[in-house]
Amino acid sequence: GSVLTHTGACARVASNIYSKHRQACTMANTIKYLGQEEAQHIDEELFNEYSFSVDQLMELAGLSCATAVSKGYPLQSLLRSPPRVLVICGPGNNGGDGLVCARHLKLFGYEPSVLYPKRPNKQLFQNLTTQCEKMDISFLSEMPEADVIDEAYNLVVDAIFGFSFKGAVREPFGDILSKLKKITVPIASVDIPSGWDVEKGCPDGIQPDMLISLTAPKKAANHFKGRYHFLGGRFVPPALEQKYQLNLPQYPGTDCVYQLN
Ligand SMILES: [K+]
Repeated sequence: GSVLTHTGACARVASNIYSKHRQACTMANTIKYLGQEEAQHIDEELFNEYSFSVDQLMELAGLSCATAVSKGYPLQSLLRSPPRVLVICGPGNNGGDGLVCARHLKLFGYEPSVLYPKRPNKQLFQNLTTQCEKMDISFLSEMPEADVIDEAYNLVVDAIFGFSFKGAVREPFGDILSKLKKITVPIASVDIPSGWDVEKGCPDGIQPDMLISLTAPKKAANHFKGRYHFLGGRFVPPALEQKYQLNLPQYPGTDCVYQLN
């Protein structure tokens, strides 16, 4: 009995020291903000070296986004009833995160509608779309005008472009982003505010109220001026975190998001 108790105490002391050490490290070395290429390398490594599938990480990323939204904009705080949310999905994996986010928002009691104008011809995205449809999430046929969005929705989830965005915005996303610049309801951006340069940001671009950085923030996050910055995508193996010296903060308990500010 006493041996076991002693072992338990040692383990507690050790874990205490470890967590103090971690806190100190996190404070001393601040969280790393990634460049575009580095973000893409980590992404490739997660799939090729660590054998994750896109579906797996997308599910965790999208769940993080829905969780962050529910923390920043709790159901009971919303000004418009029913609790409608517009989720705008782009043509790549950022859009896939948006579809997963919409599904979880529905499970959390929100009423998401999805705008998904450019759908890739891949099984993964078709599956995510079917999952949403089967949960009575409506798909809009066109982008509503800014005043309609302000009247009908509580917020917009921007899942248009992530860390692979490059160059001048191509249609129909130019029109969509120019409408998003006019709305007054908050925008929650998944990984990168869409239309922003992944490293340099975009002073005259959309100005989201929330940013959910996935895996680790990208350099553009230095220019984020909104109220809520969350870190999500709690799936980074420690060896990968160390290799890229990400200095990720310790997520609280079992939470899938960490509030950076
Ligand atoms: K985005």
